[in-house]
Amino acid sequence: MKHASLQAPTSLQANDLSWGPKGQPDLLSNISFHAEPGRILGVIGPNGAGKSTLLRLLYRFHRPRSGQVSIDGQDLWQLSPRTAAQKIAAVLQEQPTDFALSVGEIVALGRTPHRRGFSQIGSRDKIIIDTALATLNLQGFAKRSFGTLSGGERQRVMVARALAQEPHVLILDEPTNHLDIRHQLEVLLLLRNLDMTIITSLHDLNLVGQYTDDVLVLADGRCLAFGPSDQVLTEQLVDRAFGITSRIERLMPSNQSHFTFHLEP
Ligand SMILES: Nc1ncnc2c1ncn2[C@@H]1O[C@H](COP(=O)(O)OP(=O)(O)OP(=O)(O)O)[C@@H](O)[C@H]1O
Repeated sequence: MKHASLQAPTSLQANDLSWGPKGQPDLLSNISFHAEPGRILGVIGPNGAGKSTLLRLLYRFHRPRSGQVSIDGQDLWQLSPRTAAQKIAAVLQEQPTDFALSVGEIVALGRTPHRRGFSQIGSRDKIIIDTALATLNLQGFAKRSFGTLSGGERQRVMVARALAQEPHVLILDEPTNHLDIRHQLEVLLLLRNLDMTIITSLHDLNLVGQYTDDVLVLADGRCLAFGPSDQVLTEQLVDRAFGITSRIERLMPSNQSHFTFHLEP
């Protein structure tokens, strides 16, 4: 069952995006794709392919050098920063450095775009924060200072903060980093059950096959493929993107397809 969301699922469209640091050549060129309401889009590709850079364009950290990101047909850069923050939340690889804040205070930061000026946290905010903590099994951590948590616990706090933001679109950069296999599966299952548009970079191609609906494959700052994961994730495509030899095997009794990977001698 999907977790209920007050937000209408939203589509995100990227049209012919290019970006590079000021005065330098493009690091990303001519990237186009769409993320559909309620679906999970996986962004994959080798180290340095441009995954994090692309995500930075989607949560309005970088402004495209050319092309456009639009949300339900509206250019992301035509929205006020506050409106954009009400629509899009991001869970990043870099975590806050304010280690003295408590877990509850960090999750409460997710409410910032919805609050007026310096208004206090209201009763609805409190319910949303508590629900986000409970969803990530963090109730017992609310008073702990962030700096005392393990890497995996911190990662879950950052997902809880993003959920407290009640975004329409959730962007995650390697959300399973630092997580043991149980917590990886829990976070991916949670994403699967959220009624939001989700765009996430992931390295584990078997998890990509299992948990995403669509996939965008990047290599060297360009789009190699985009489409439904079960059609795009072929041996040929994976071999080309990562410079390896892969094999798809069918697991029994689950009948799931599973990649194995090899380096040619
Ligand atoms: N602001 C910047 N200035 C210069 N180079 C940059 C900048 N941002 C990213 N790069 C370079 O762009 C390339 C793509 O980086 P990016 O972090 O997007 O890759 P990635 O696919 O997320 O890699 P990984 O899987 O290793 O996390 C890298 O070579 C990186 O060094």
